[in-house]
Amino acid sequence: MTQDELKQKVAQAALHYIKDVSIIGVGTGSTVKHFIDYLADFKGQIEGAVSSSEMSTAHLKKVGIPVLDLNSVGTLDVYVDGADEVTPHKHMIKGGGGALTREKIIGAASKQFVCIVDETKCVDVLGKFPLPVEVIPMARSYVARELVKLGGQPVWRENVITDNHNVILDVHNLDIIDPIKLEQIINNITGVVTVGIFAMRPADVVLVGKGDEVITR
Ligand SMILES: O=C[C@H](O)[C@H](O)[C@H](O)COP(=O)(O)O
Repeated sequence: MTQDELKQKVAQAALHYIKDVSIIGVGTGSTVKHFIDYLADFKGQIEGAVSSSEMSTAHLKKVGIPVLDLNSVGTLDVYVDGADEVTPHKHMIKGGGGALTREKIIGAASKQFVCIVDETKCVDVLGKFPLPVEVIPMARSYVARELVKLGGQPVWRENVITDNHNVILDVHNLDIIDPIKLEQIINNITGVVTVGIFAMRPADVVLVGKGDEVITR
């Protein structure tokens, strides 16, 4: 199977977790894109979805799924999203597509976080994938200097503005031995909106597309 076929397969497996759920949290990315395509079959049967990005919102609307405001729906039963890296502890790096802030908000507001990945995303230690950090534009240089003090090499993702009108620094060369601690430390730098470590609120279920099967962790 190609990597994209694996993504499609895990996206389909995630449908198991939305049985009897009326409002679904929907992430962002090429894996979730397949999930949204499958969600189209539930049109009319579900109330709608809460979306983590303008990109997913556009896709959801295109397939006929109403997009709802998180402020009016309260706690979500389930949130389905991809990841750039995931560990056996279900800690993740996310934000390769720049949607990390809204993703973290929806993850925090959901009872169950279902992470869907192909096997290339599974790692023992986070940090090979450059860590995305969403930053208020005027704080970019200051935050970059603070990230260097932590041992990282931040690279400004030029020409990218997030859905929240901020910028992204991708931090290379970080060995993320204690993800919870580093998540807290980077979150505490003034000017940081969100760091792409998802460890304080890890996934609850990880579906991994491997070979021609889906493994549940
Ligand atoms: O900002 C993007 C998200 O965190 C994605 O969930 C992540 O980058 C994985 O995307 P993909 O499924 O395209 O690999």
